Amino acid sequence: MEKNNKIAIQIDDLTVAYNYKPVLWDIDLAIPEGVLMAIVGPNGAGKSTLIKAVLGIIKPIAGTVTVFGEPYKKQYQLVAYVPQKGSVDWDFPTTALDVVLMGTYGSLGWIKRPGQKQKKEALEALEKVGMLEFKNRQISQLSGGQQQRIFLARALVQNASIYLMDEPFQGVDATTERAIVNILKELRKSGKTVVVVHHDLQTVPEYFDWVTFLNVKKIATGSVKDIFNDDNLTKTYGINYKVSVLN
Ligand SMILES: Nc1ncnc2c1ncn2[C@@H]1O[C@H](COP(=O)(O)OP(=O)(O)OP(=O)(O)O)[C@@H](O)[C@H]1O
Repeated sequence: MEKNNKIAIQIDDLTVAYNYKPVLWDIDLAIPEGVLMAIVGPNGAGKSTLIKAVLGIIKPIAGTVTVFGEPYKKQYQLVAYVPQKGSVDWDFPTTALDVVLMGTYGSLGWIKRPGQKQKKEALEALEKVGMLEFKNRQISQLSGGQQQRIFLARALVQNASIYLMDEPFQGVDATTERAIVNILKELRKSGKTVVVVHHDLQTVPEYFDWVTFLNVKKIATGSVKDIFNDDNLTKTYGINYKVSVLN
């Protein structure tokens, strides 16, 4: 639940287009600090694009994004990102441990290399996501779901304030899903803001306390309790949806 009135991410008048075709249209969105928020919407709704626009990976044609009141560029150390599974092509040899250690780079000074402290943190994060036994495995030789867990461990060692995750549950088994949910809830408990692109409408009320409905435009944003209803589902997905039949 919202713990204070601080806004972690503020998006104003954001419009993003690919090849002149708008995929996000005039989005205004304030994400309060401390929420565990799902972004839901149909395929192609612009969910990943919204996250990439916050991270500055995609340049909008209009609008602004601020992170705790400052441009992302000034605040990037506060933001950890877990990309969509399969979106990173590992064609160079790197172990799972190396990938997690990369998460500690932001906290190190110029040219400093990770030391014992960072290594300990990385091993702890690997243990948390159940991947310790794979620490010396080449990342390219892990399954998609295992790579996903490694990315999560890398985000954990970043010790960020805001976590942006693009479909972390995509294609993972039930045990991994449970492990990830527990980590998300732990992050929220420690006051972090967590934003997750999510497809499984059925689990929204159980996993999240905040939700944004998106379909090129922002349809609604707020607490799951208040706005996760038939009306917003129908507006977002364009067909007659009922919360009662999700289960
Ligand atoms: N690099 C790109 N070049 C051109 N069009 C793109 C590009 N990336 C995404 N798009 C288009 O932008 C729209 C939004 O894509 P985006 O990946 O943000 O949607 P999404 O809501 O995350 O979808 P999904 O649920 O299928 O992952 C889609 O119509 C997609 O085809």
